[in-house]
Amino acid sequence: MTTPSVQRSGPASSRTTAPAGAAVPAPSGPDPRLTSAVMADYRGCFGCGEEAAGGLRLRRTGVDDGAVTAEFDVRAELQGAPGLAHGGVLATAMDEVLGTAAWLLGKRYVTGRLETDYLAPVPVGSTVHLRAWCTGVDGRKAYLEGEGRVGGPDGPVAVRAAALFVEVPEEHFTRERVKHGHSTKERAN
Ligand SMILES: CCCCCCCC(=O)SCCNC(=O)CCNC(=O)[C@H](O)C(C)(C)COP(=O)(O)OP(=O)(O)OC[C@H]1O[C@@H](n2cnc3c(N)ncnc32)[C@H](O)[C@@H]1OP(=O)(O)O
Repeated sequence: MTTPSVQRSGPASSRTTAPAGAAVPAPSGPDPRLTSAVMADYRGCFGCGEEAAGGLRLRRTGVDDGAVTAEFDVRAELQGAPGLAHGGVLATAMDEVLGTAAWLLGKRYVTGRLETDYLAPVPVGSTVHLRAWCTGVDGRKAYLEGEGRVGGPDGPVAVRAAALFVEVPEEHFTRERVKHGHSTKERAN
């Protein structure tokens, strides 16, 4: 295990701050999505799916200095206030890149809590450069922080986030479908 050197201060509250002494694994574990039949229809993900009409189409670009990197383009349909990216879109992008960083720890996680700070407006037409890193794992709980920059990977920080992700078994993604009568087949029609 290595400690990512990227440790910038974020909006973390006590609920998204790892307890002292928590292990800080690097994002190098196997990607469980690649081995899971349940994830076969993941292309429909609103955050990163190629098949999600109107989605963010976030592109994962790698791992750099302990942080997962990604980017997405603020297309016109992602506008909120006139000329600017919708705040919910930016929160979604942070959720996606933080979630990716969590999953690359080698386990399946869902977002339990997401906190976001908006520091600068993000114009429609810009590309948002995202980074996310783990600040600690405590049992089933993984703590993540991240940021989104505009004007290039080293541009000003426009959005910051901190989150708590909770590890879940694979059944987490099937039992809710069963409970609510939802199936992949129905969704395809
Ligand atoms: C590559 C993939 C990228 C994916 C990116 C996108 C990620 C997502 O958007 S996931 C979808 C959104 N999230 C969800 O749908 C999750 C819905 N919530 C749930 O399913 C459940 O509430 C769940 C799994 C988070 C926790 O439930 P459960 O498994 O019963 O665990 P539970 O015992 O309540 O909590 C576990 C621990 O987490 C803590 N915890 C859970 N939620 C929170 C919260 N909101 N705030 C603080 N702590 C929390 C609990 O206090 C507990 O701590 P401790 O072990 O110290 O007592």
